[in-house]
Amino acid sequence: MSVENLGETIHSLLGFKAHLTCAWAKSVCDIIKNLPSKDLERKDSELSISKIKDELAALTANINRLNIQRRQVLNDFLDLKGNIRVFCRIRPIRIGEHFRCLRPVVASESSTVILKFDDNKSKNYSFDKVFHPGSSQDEVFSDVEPLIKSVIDGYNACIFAYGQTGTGKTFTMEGTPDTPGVVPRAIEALFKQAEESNHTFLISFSMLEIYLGNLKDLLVTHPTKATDPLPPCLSIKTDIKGGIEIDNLVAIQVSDFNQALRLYRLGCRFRSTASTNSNTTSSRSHCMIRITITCFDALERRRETNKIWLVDLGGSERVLKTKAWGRRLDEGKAINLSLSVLGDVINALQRKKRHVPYRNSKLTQVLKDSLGDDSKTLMLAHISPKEEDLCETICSLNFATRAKSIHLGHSDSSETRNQKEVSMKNLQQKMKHIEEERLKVRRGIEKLNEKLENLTRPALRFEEQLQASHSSTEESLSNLKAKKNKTGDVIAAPMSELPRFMRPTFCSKRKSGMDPNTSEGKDQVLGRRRRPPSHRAVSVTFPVKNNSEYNSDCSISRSSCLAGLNLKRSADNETEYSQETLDYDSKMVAFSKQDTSQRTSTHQKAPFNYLEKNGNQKTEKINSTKFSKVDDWLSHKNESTISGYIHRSKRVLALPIPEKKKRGTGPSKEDKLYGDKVPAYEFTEENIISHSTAEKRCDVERVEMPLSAVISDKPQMMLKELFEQDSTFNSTSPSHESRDQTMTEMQDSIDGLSTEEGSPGNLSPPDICCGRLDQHKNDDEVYIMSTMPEVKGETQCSDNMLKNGECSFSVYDIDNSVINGKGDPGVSISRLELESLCQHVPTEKYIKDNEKEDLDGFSHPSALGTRANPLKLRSERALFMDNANYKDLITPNVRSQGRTQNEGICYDLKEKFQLLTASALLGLGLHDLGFGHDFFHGLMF
Ligand SMILES: Nc1ncnc2c1ncn2[C@@H]1O[C@H](COP(=O)(O)OP(=O)(O)OP(=O)(O)O)[C@@H](O)[C@H]1O
Repeated sequence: MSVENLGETIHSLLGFKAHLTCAWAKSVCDIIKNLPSKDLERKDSELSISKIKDELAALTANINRLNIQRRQVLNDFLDLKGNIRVFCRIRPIRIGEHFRCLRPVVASESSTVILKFDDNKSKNYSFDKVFHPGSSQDEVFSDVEPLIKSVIDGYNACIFAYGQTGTGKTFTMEGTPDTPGVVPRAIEALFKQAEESNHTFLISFSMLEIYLGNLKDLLVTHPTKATDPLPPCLSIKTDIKGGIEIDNLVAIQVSDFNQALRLYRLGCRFRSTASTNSNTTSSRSHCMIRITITCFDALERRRETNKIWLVDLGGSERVLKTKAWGRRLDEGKAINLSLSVLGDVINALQRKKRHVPYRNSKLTQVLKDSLGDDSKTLMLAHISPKEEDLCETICSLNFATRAKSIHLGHSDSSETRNQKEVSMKNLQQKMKHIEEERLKVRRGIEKLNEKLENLTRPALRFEEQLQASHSSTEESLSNLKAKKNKTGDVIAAPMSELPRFMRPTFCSKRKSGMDPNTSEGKDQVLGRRRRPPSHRAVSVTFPVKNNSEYNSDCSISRSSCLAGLNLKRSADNETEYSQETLDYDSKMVAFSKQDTSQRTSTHQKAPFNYLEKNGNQKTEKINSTKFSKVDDWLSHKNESTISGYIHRSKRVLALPIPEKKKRGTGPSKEDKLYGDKVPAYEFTEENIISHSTAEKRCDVERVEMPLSAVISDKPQMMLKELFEQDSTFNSTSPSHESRDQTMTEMQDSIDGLSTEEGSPGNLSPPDICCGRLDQHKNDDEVYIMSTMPEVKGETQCSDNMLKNGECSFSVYDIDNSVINGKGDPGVSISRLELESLCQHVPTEKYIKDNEKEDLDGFSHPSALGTRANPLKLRSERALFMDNANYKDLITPNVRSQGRTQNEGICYDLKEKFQLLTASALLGLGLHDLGFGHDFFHGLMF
């Protein structure tokens, strides 16, 4: 129907509607007649359209200019801050970790970690940001977000979580469904910012893990049976420009956040995790998520294609402390080794060395083009607040501090540093200004776009509406005519016969108290959440097995669950590839193909699908890039494997601290209260109790399994007994002959134990035997022996020998041939170190203090079930160095052995020896370990 026919229609309605008078109809007709002619109208609208288009072009140019400016300012800012930014997060104390036994050793301010060694002594470490144990995931991500902007600007980036096992790396990166971590938030922010940036992006998702030094694609199904085909091997390639590419790694194109999230969840299911003494759901690999971004039409971007790596590193662990053996030991060694190489790489970057040892591990090879150069790196160092983890904490803090000093120029004078701070503040101001301007321009563009849409579509819309109303009116009229009864009453037409816009909606029916599912409404209105019958939801419960069945590891491998393999097989192999299958329900939703296509079409309507929007060259270029479509991929996965949604939150054993700030709701109360400054977090009993109640509320059952109990602990027991026999050594002062005899006996016992039935054979847990063999007048001779079958060694030293630099140190390989002999410069225990060890002899003051603490019965390490605080020892000893005649102050008895087994030259040498043997065991050799030395020092305590 056209406008001209409106009068006629109104006349025809007159017979039915009394209130439509002739005069009214006439006036309407007059108005219509007086309307400007169509041509004029069109010309006018064309003019305004072109005007708006011009304005839009100007604004777009403006926003592009602002984008370039913002990128430059952000880049300058990050350059000043340092290309490697380091944040530190402190894990909250868990329920079950007794407050009294955990003296608060770590407290924090907004950018400082303070290690408290005792009431008077502490050490500060400063980072770009420190998150105290009460920090929420929101707070963490708000500081991570600027890096995502750099990714949109075309820079390669890498965010990695580093730290001791069980300190919350996975919690930070992955999070829980209620409190998502950095990975899901970063992906979401990436899509949001890409959408806002006015450019066309192509985003692809990949996920892999580095397990025992091998790359494993987490988006492909791995064989569970011998007959299953092997997935293609992943290999790392470097292109001519130095970019890293991984051959055969699946990259799936994602067009919105939800697709990426589903892939991420799928990948998480295949991660290798297992229960260890330190963490019941310990990641046994490095998990790496790669998001690649391609943008063909943004010249201001740094690169056409760039990427961001989101890495949840495996936890560094002290194999001696975790008492790992077999597969767990191998995993721990592989993780430690690659972390050590990462440290070396960071060290080399820091020192601006020509050669950066990227090639020494797969981890650093993969990250090569995202670490250093102009890439943006963010390290999230995680530490534990526990006193017993102090050494690992120091180790992690040292690692993080080294990383932080890259590009930061710690050698800068205070004047230069002040200048830098001023420049950073200026840049921040500038950035704020640019952001505000961008927002204004964006709003302007949105308004103009709306106007443009109204102008280009009005005629059409008007016509369409009239057409619709005309046909519906005609239809209604004819229906009404037909249904008019003899008395002239109008019978209500059935719903289905009314024009669509006149029919009640599902909501209006509900509001008016009608049953939305009755009569016609039933087939018209489908419940929004109702799934087509082709969907099926399966809920599977995997059995929880009794500890005893799982021996040391109590983890169920995916293969053992899914393929129904013998669950009683050796726990050694049971790295769990799907932790969610351990003892929780997994809800699985399988979508039919029909639904998949439906969902694909919905995604195509999503604003982020640029493939549809651009029908030009760009589309061809993008289409020619080969990526698997996410839905195809997931539907394939659903057919071939059991995929689904995972509730990792159920594995939260620590206390989730309630989010203080809801996302997107502006600054929290806490923010307002404290502004930029975060108050120092104290481990008060209240804090811990509130955590405990939070955990109870979460209804999370704490699963505590004494894993080590299942390891055949006989060898260790016996060694311990042997060890405790030092009292024999101490009291009886055996002669040289008897020493040899004892040695042989010890060796025999160890050899015998390692081949006993049920023991782990050759891979007995490493331990060091140490004893004072001879006591001369003023001189103790110390004997140390490793029980590691791969590396055996011995050392003899005495105060006099140390003084003269005569200490002998020998390490044997498995065939008893000497690897390093006396005076070999390759051995890490140098004369200098031995001398310093000599100075570490405890003072009388220290002994007295300890005795006093012993009497108090509380603060003595043995009373706490922990070993002596080494830093306290050290500092006391350092104090002592100032006193000249220390030999007069100490009794011969404490010199070698110390009061407890954790003191004295013997103990210090034992530590050194452990370092050496462990590094030899890890294949690092006995040569100068450089950064690795420090690294292992922390691990081996
Ligand atoms: N900030 C935190 N708030 C609440 N719970 C936490 C926090 N950090 C860690 N946890 C909890 O501590 C436990 C261990 O954390 P997680 O598994 O993330 O450690 P990890 O460093 O990844 O260990 P690994 O290196 O062995 O994999 C988990 O149960 C986790 O939920």
